[in-house]
Amino acid sequence: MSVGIVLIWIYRAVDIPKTREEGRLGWIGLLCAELWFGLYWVLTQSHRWNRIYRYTFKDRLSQRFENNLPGVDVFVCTADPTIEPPVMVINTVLSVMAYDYPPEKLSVYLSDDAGSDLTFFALLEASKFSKHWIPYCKKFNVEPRSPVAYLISEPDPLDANHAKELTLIKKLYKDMENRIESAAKLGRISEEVRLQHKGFSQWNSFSSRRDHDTFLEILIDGRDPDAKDVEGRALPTLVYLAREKRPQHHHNFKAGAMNALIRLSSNISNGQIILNVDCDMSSIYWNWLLSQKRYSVWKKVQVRKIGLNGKEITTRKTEESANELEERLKGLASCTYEYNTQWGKEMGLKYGCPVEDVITGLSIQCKGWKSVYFNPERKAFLGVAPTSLDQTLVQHKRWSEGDLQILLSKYSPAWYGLGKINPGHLMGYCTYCLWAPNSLPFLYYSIVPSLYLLNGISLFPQISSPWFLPFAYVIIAEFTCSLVEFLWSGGTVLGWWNDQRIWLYKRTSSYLFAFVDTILWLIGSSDSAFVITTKVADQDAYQRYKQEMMEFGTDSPMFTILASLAMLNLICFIGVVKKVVTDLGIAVHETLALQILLCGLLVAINFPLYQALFLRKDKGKLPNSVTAKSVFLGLFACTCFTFFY
Ligand SMILES: O=c1ccn([C@@H]2O[C@H](COP(=O)(O)OP(=O)(O)O[C@H]3O[C@H](CO)[C@@H](O)[C@H](O)[C@H]3O)[C@@H](O)[C@H]2O)c(=O)[nH]1
Ligand SMILES: [Mn+2]
Repeated sequence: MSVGIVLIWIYRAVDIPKTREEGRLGWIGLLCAELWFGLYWVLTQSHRWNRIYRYTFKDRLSQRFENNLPGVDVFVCTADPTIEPPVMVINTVLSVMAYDYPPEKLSVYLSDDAGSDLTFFALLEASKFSKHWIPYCKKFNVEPRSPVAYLISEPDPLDANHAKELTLIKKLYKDMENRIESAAKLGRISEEVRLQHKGFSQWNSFSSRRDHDTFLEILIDGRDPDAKDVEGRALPTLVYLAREKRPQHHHNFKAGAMNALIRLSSNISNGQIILNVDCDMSSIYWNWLLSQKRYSVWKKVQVRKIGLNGKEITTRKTEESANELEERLKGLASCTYEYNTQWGKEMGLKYGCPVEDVITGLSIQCKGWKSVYFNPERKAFLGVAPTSLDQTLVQHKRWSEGDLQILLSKYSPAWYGLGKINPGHLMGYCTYCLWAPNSLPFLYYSIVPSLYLLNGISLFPQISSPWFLPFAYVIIAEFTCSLVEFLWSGGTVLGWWNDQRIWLYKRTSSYLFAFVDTILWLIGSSDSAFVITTKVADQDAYQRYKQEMMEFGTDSPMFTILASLAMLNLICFIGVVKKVVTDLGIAVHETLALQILLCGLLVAINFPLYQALFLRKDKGKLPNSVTAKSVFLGLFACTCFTFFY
């Protein structure tokens, strides 16, 4: 492969058209793009080096540690009850509460960045339901432990007794779900419900989700001798927190929420290990501390260790009640607590970057912590991935933007990481950090060669030339390699082909916007935000998703770009096909073969876009405004190019 790449470079460098010769500019651009692709390819090779597979030996671990298990604090984050429905959130909470782990060593914290009484109500309901759910899980060794995932799987009862309990659990779950959903429909918590729990009175001072006091409620206090499940066994501690928010104070998104939780939990349960899950990551299988999404577990352990100075942990006195404790701790989650401290810088999770997990992870790896990749056959966690293109593109914009910011920041793998983490690791980081700039050569490659087709100018070697070979080799090798890897990890050919689509769409829209926004951020005229991904889709859209139809539906700038590029390639392709068929015949496809292939491939990849632009009638199609804009822009670009070149 590397030989092929170098040969392409040589061909490009040696054969540059002379000044005033046709296609000189286009050629030089391609040289730059191919240099970039080649170097980027070298970086990506780091993902394939030194592969290590890890296995756990649960029996040995439990023999060694059974009586000496560390305390575990699980942090669940949520931020918006409309796009992260409370029922989903409490399913995540219940799934971690039901871990097969000594309850007195397990505590679950829910951070609610929306400060929503609806989410609080749902958690209150969950705390009651857990008294049935946890013993049920343990008795019948239930898996998955998220109630909704378990009930949807329509489990077969083992015997008559199980059947009875299953019916009861189902009923209790449905009733709880109904109560939460009717409250959500009503849009507020009824007076009757408010009177059920003193915690609701905290909302009397609530003005908006960006302006409220700290709401803190220990719903289940592990120390309380009365906190027992229906079989009389202890329950894990369960805490609700909505940190204080004021419009004039930046809340630092999820990183801010996590840091408040780190401080609070240190004073409540102070578990040695912190596990962080998003509100949509139902835990389906708990493999004794070693199951993790990304590197959550070890990452947060480290945070606790380097995060707190002794002053911030005070031990709870035996006689201190949950109420007194709550009042004492509220200050730790106030807006001003972190002023003039190292929180968000050298303490806890880092602020100012939309991928707080990556920047924090990298910086502590540089301090000598080792990460472990563990990917068991049975997944430890499953999260909700976006089901519409729009949402996918937004999520990837946040990630690629955050990663590029890291590359340009003080914590850049390129200089901060140099010599601190091993070179393969560093290169791996760089592949992600370069996602956003990667968009430029891709855009170039998907625009310029196609436009040159219109004028019949060749930018690639002819089929009969020996230089054709390295191109053919690199193209075939790259595609085969990615297909084989895709199939090997359990995918299908169609899946791979669709993956290539999304791969291109992300590069030409998300990454481009991320790149532009990062430049704006650099010159100080934009602030990067954390746009939360929607975890619900409407019924129609979900049906289309199931039928494997791509979901557009809105008029977004990213769609306009994608549609215009698709139009441009379609026009160029039609133009050149006309040429091949009519006047020039054989000569054209001899000299322009690779270019036609590239353009044809782009047209094939863009097929769902043409359908969405012209053929579809459902709500998931591209709106007419996008159709108009893209047809205009496509035609405009092609006409300008043919006339002025
Ligand atoms: O102001 C905020 C914004 C988000 N969140 C929570 O952060 C989590 C992740 O948000 P989501 O919109 O689901 O983003 P994803 O892209 O799916 O999340 C991935 O990427 C994020 C960084 O961009 C990481 O924080 C996540 O752990 C990782 O799963 C969710 O539980 C949110 O509720 C907050 O608590 N406060
Ligand atoms: Mn998510």
